[in-house]
Amino acid sequence: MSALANHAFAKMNGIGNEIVVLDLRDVKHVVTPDEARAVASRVPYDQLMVLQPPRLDGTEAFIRIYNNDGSESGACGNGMRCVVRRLFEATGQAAATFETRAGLLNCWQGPAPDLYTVDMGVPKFAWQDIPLAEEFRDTRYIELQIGPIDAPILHSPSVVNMGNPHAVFWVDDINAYDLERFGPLLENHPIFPERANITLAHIVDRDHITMRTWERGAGLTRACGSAACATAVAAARLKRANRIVQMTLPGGELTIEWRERDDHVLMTGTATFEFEGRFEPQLFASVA
Ligand SMILES: N[C@@H](CCC[C@H](N)C(=O)O)C(=O)O
Repeated sequence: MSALANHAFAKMNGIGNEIVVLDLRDVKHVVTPDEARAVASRVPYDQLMVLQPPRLDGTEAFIRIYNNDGSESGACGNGMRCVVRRLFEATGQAAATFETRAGLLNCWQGPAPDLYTVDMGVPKFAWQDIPLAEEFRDTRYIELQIGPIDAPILHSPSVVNMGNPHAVFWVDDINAYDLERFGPLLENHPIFPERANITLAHIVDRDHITMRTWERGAGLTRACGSAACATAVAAARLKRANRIVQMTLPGGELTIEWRERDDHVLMTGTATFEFEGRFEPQLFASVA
């Protein structure tokens, strides 16, 4: 029987990014892609955040992040705020460090009681780190377009690795494009050997950006925290926005700071608890 049978979970969201939090610190079990997909069929989610026993002193847990197609990601900003809220409410802590595949993440409560900040680390810009399939010396804009060659529909995205790969297309109206149609084409474009999260972003002014994201492995979402970080950083690199910027996503607001002193990206926003449940054993009857 699967170790997940009868196990408790929490359904949460990070400004509309659908998150399931599963605390497996008491169980030695690594969730398989089949199990992750089975969970998604029971509790639809964008990301499943699994807490595993800590591997390093001073950390609360090693976090594995699954997309709803069963693939794993190195980062999920909105999911981290959900994990943090759950931990802080259970323990009374106001700060914690977690390990993810992308490295250590420091998180804390504030600046208001309902806000949580995640230090998402330092963004990477080298083409090999995104990763891209071919060399681009300047990743502030890369040569990539869809649509007719002489009248492209979307073109010249900025690319950033924020613990996961992101491409940001700059547009005047984020709602004027069929992201459900173009998202999968761009996510799976051969230029992205590990696929990519695809964002449409509009710079309103130097302090404010609106955006919409098609998530790698999860599809259209109401919010993607790492995409908000990637977009804010890409806009600042282009000298089109300040290093502290307000991001408006379909599901809500995030504040992103690309900290001057060490280039770490700080993401601040809310996290919402929805309900708790337990997985029925039969959910995993036919999974590996
Ligand atoms: N929603 C997340 C990012 C999700 C991961 C992504 N789909 C990937 O595979 O990289 C966020 O809030 O950062």
